Amino acid sequence: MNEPFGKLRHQIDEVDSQLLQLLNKRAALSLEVGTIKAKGKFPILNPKREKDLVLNLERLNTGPLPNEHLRRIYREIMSSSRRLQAPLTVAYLGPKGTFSYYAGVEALGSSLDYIPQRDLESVFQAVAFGKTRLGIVPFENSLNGGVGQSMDLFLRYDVSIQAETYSRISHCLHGRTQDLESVSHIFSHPQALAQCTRWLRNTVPQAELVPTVSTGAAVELALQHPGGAVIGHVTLGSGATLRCLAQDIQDEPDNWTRFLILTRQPYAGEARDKTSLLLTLPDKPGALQRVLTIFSEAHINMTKLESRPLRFEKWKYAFFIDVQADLSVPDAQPVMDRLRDQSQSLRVLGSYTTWSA
Ligand SMILES: O=C(O)C(=O)C[C@]1(C(=O)O)C=C[C@@H](O)C=C1
Repeated sequence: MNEPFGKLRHQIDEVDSQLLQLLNKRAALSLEVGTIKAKGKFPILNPKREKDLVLNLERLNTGPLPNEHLRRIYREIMSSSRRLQAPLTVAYLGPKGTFSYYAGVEALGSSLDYIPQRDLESVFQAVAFGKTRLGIVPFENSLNGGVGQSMDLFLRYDVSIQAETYSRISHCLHGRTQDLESVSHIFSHPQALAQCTRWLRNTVPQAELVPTVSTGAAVELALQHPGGAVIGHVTLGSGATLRCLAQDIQDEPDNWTRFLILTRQPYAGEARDKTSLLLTLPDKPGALQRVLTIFSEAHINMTKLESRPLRFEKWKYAFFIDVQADLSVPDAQPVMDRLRDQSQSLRVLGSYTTWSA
């Protein structure tokens, strides 16, 4: 029976035992790095180093292993490596199975401790008050724009961005009913409702749309209503006796969310891909234009500009600006000085690494 495979399986066993030895050799080296990090109070997670390491392996890779598989394998190797160095906790908008949860696992691997929070504010609090080392929050969506709640929380909590990661979002409608016609109420986070507006209006026009603070709250409410349904990740209903009534219901198939990985303290190190700034400007003609001129004169590309109301002062705004430059390095000091001169207040939310999707 085994004859056609016998020799090949023997060779695979040989390779696996070599891989095992090498993985343990790597783990031992990582433990040594961990000891140095603990002494020097360096952060365990170094997204820049991880990104460079994987890009280098992709360049060396001659196949037949596809780079996509290589990336996934290394995500788990690195996740285990960090876990060996120290326990690493990540706060996310729960419950398990939300898009935030999967974005965390896609970026950071499965060897971390993911701690669900009941709302986005609790994620910011967990990081700001040191209850967890990391947090992951949605920041903007390719269909629906900025996540206002996350932006407002940056105004209130002192946290720093350590990395950004992009996750593809495919929404499913999970319900208690047998069919779509019997759905009477759809409970969902407002972001998910907004990303599925057209489908909801055309397919379940009879259903009342009820925004909730989180997908967890939506599931609880859906379970209390005979015609209740909830929008979420394909796996969401599995533990909650809800069945998937329709898949991929977002208005455009190519739906992506940008998530930010937060830490308490900024970490200045090697050059990063991007910087996020939060500024308020004097109420004078041309104030914003002067800031934009600083970037254009320094040949710095701006990838986002969005304003949010300053809640404690009406008709005043905070500007969120993302640029493709590391403004934490000494070379960027002149740009930072000019920005400070032109702003009423200026906060660097982080200079950080982009993890590819
Ligand atoms: O180089 C480091 O700083 C390490 O801790 C090692 C290592 C790795 O396993 O390669 C682990 C965690 C860091 O996020 C980056 C890389």
